[in-house]
Amino acid sequence: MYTDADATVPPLVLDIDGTLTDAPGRLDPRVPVYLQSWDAPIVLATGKSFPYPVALCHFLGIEQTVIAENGGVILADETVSYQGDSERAQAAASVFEERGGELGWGGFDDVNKWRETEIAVDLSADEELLREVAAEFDLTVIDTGYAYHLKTPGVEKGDGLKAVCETLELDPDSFVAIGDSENDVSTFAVAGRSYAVGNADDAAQRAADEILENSYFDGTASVLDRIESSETS
Ligand SMILES: O=C(O)COP(=O)(O)O
Ligand SMILES: [Mg+2]
Repeated sequence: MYTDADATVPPLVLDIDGTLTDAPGRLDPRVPVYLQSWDAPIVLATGKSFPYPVALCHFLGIEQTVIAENGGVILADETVSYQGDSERAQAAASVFEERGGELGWGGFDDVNKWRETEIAVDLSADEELLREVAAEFDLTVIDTGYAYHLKTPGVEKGDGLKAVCETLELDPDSFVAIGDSENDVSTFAVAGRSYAVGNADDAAQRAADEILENSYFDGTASVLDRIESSETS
């Protein structure tokens, strides 16, 4: 198993949308090059449902260590765990729709089809109505810049990172975190060092140790380049 003593570069906890992608959410073509050669554990921590980051790890050929659904689903060392009240989120989503709200994903809702602990709603939705219904169900709404997530309060990526670290016997403080939005604030609080890419929202910018000049993967790559050059210099 990887131990800190072997470290040449730090472990990474990386958000996906807005951090490894461009604005519309397309994976940056440099991601395989950077991640496949990174010589330390990588945790993908995303608001996407579980199959997306698992598939991304699979196709990158890296270890499947994943925090999905904003901390709702965690995979580390081949063990999956779940947090959050999915039935309550489902019930709230139904009420939201009954009152005229729309999830907004079209005929084939691949955003929620495999979602197990929360519900995601398109940013075109009626935010006021969504927040009103969420409050009635004691749920919270977070805005990642890619979707609204109707979720159980207190289920966050940062706790997912703590759980992953316990399973893998890693020190959260050894991690470098990179992200772009409100749902990365908890990760930034747990990791030893945190970076908000240039496109990050206000919450992520406030929470990060450093705001990067460059946006999207240009920002992420700038941190990885900097770490690698300081390790080799
Ligand atoms: O699914 C979203 O809404 C955002 O995903 P992310 O956490 O990877 O940025
Ligand atoms: Mg993001």
